[in-house]
Amino acid sequence: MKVAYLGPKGTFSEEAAYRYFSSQKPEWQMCETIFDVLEAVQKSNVDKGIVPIENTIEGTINVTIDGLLSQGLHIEGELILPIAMHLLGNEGTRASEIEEIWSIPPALAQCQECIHELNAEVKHFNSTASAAQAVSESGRSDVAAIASQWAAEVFDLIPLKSNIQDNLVNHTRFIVLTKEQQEVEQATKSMLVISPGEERPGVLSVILNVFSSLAINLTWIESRPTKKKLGTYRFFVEAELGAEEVNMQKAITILETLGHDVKVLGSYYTTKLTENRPSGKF
Ligand SMILES: O=C(O)C(=O)C[C@]1(C(=O)O)C=C[C@@H](O)C=C1
Repeated sequence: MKVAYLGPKGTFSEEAAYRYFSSQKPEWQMCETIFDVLEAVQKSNVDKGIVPIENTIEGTINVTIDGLLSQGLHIEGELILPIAMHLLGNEGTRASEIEEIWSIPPALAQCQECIHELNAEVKHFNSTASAAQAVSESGRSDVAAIASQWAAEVFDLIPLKSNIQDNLVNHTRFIVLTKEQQEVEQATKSMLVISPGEERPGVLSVILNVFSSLAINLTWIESRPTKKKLGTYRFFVEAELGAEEVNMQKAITILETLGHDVKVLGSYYTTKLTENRPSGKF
């Protein structure tokens, strides 16, 4: 089995991938961007991919949910990973002299207070680890990266400040993607994307009522523009019930009868990790 994740070595995605697939010993493929991971699955260059979808502080990773649809992918699993961010610099760097902080946008967004305090500019990279690599290769002492403890070790950087995320209790939810829909036994969750049949007042409340009337608990809801006409949206809904369960099947039938388009993106269960293993001993 071949699995793609966001590289280079030292990303949080790498920790998520190693720990989710730890017992299966897959062949790994590192990709440069999150979208490249989705595309590798879509093109069947790999069997599975693992990508971040939501963070406690920053919320939804839009490139993931938009790409899920545009690439026609399915979800077969979920992993929740605790995230600790560190400010990493070359030896001799002093935090007070940092002019620029480099990282992937969701990581920068998780550390707004620290960035503000240091009054630094930000520069966007494709991952926390690619930013750490660039800082290391630059040899500069006026730049720093926001990345993991593992990235500090990989790229020989010094932690200048630790645990700099705005909220100490910080998690990122990763999803495991496949090209074809997989049957997951004992699934406890499912994700649907609902495209309303027509634009009319209260359409979202009608959709949500279908779930509440069947006592289905929703764990996540996100609206994304259809990208076709301003003000038109589709809704991603994650429910605490497998897609094959009777009540979920009833909800889907009712929604379709009401004229909405419903697509099941996956049915899966959650693996929640409680601690980081910062030294790459995943
Ligand atoms: O850049 C990384 O290390 C990633 O794995 C990506 C990513 C993300 O985009 O959310 C994953 C987890 C953290 O929330 C920060 C960065």
